[in-house]
Amino acid sequence: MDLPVTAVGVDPAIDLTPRRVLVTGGAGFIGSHVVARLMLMGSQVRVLDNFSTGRLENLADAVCGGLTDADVVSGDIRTPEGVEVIHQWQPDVVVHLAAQANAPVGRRSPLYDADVNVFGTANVLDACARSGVRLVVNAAGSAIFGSVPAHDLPVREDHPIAPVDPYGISKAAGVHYLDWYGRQHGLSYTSMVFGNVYGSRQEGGDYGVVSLMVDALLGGRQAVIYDDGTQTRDFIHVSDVAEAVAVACHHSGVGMVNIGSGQRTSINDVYDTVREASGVDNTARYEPLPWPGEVRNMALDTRKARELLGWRPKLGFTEGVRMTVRDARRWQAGSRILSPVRALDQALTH
Ligand SMILES: Nc1nc2c(ncn2[C@@H]2O[C@H](COP(=O)(O)OP(=O)(O)O[C@H]3O[C@H](CO)[C@@H](O)[C@H](O)[C@@H]3O)[C@@H](O)[C@H]2O)c(=O)[nH]1
Repeated sequence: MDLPVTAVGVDPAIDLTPRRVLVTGGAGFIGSHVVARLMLMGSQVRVLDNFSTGRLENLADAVCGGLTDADVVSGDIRTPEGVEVIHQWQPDVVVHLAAQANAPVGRRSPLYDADVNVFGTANVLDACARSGVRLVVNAAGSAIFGSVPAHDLPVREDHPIAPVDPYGISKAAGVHYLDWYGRQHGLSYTSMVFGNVYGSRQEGGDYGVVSLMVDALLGGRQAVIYDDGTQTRDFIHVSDVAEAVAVACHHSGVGMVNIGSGQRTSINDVYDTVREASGVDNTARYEPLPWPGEVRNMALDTRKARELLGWRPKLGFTEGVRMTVRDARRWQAGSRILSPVRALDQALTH
């Protein structure tokens, strides 16, 4: 099924100055970087998170940048009360990042995955359409494309959407809902198709291969490589992703847009890069893939992001992995637990 790749529901009078932005999933891995970046750009930001995987500590940078306890709303996107903040606060822009973001969990619990990513997303979009939100910036992932033939890589936004697992299916549903709300209710949107995002604060447990490998090597454990490690992904550092989202918030909706490096990096190369960056020389253990039918190769064509948003990635993979290792070492040393976050924590829990 093809979706439009041109600008959708563009309001010519849209105000591109800093504005009120609600970030769902704002205390999560990507969300917390987005919140900090938006605040730096002068936006008024509120976070909506149910803290299932989000953490208050992730908001340390944002708290230092002026985020207060009144700006953090604890709520679940699957409930009417959870999205009430959209009606009450009336944001101009909603960045929707709250999600079940773990592909292996999607395989184990497809109903839970659908509840959060399909129903939760529809609930957020419906509230946006009813309360006059001007722009929605949504997070999809390259999983929506499924297995793309080699001759179509790097894949363009107008490639057929054909996910092969529940996480890809639920993320694709979000894209389709946005398209419908755009056409039916004039909701302007940018639906970002992220590559494999990596960087500090990623805590997947069983996904996010860069973080898994960094954690293994820094923790003195042997890293695991599934299959033969020649499968490839498009890795993109979270700081580049945060910038892309922030830029999109100050731009009219462009529809679907790929946000990646455009490069195919093999899992074996990921491991070598992490090994070099960490200085830990350990051999990885190869194991059979625990799930069948995984996507073999992926890379995203990012020309549209360059042309319409003026965005391009700034960090190369080697540099990004070095930063991730450095941040993980700092995290281990506990230097990110800042006192303003403790104050925020107390304000929320008392
Ligand atoms: N999870 C995992 N993957 C490993 C490991 N060793 C190698 N891999 C391989 O590394 C690749 C990347 O795996 P992940 O980083 O877990 O991500 P993904 O499955 O490609 O990513 C999809 O799901 C993510 C969320 O779970 C999405 O963020 C991403 O966009 C994409 O849709 C896969 O080929 C996987 O088999 C390991 O120990 N654990």
